Amino acid sequence: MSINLLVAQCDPRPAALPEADLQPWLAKVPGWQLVKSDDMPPALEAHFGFDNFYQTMAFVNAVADIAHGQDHHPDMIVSYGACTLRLWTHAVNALSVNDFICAAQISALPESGA
Ligand SMILES: C[C@H](O)[C@H](O)[C@H]1CNC2=NC(N)=NC(=O)C2=N1
Repeated sequence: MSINLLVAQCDPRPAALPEADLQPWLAKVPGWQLVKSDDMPPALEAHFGFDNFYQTMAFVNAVADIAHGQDHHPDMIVSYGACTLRLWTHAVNALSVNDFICAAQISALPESGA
């Protein structure tokens, strides 16, 4: 739990985090929420707003860079001035530390507008 999410590398063999253990991890990624629905595994979701499509796409491309480097890829919904991201760990059909690593690194992007 003393991991520095901003410099961590995703584990290629991730373990599912038990749902009962998620709260301290969620506290480390402000702006990201736990979302659950019947037809989806639990996921981390965040919404980012921008002034225009150029800024939105600059963010999307910066996210793609992180996803490529981490081999961990969010679902993205992209519109003119906004992007919603959803992360979970497909391999375990749950959240793992990898999702929190990517969430923290995405939020820290200069392109995130934060
Ligand atoms: C084989 C490859 O490493 C896996 O499919 C990676 C790719 N990207 C991924 N992205 C996400 N979000 N979760 C995963 O479990 C995942 N697994």
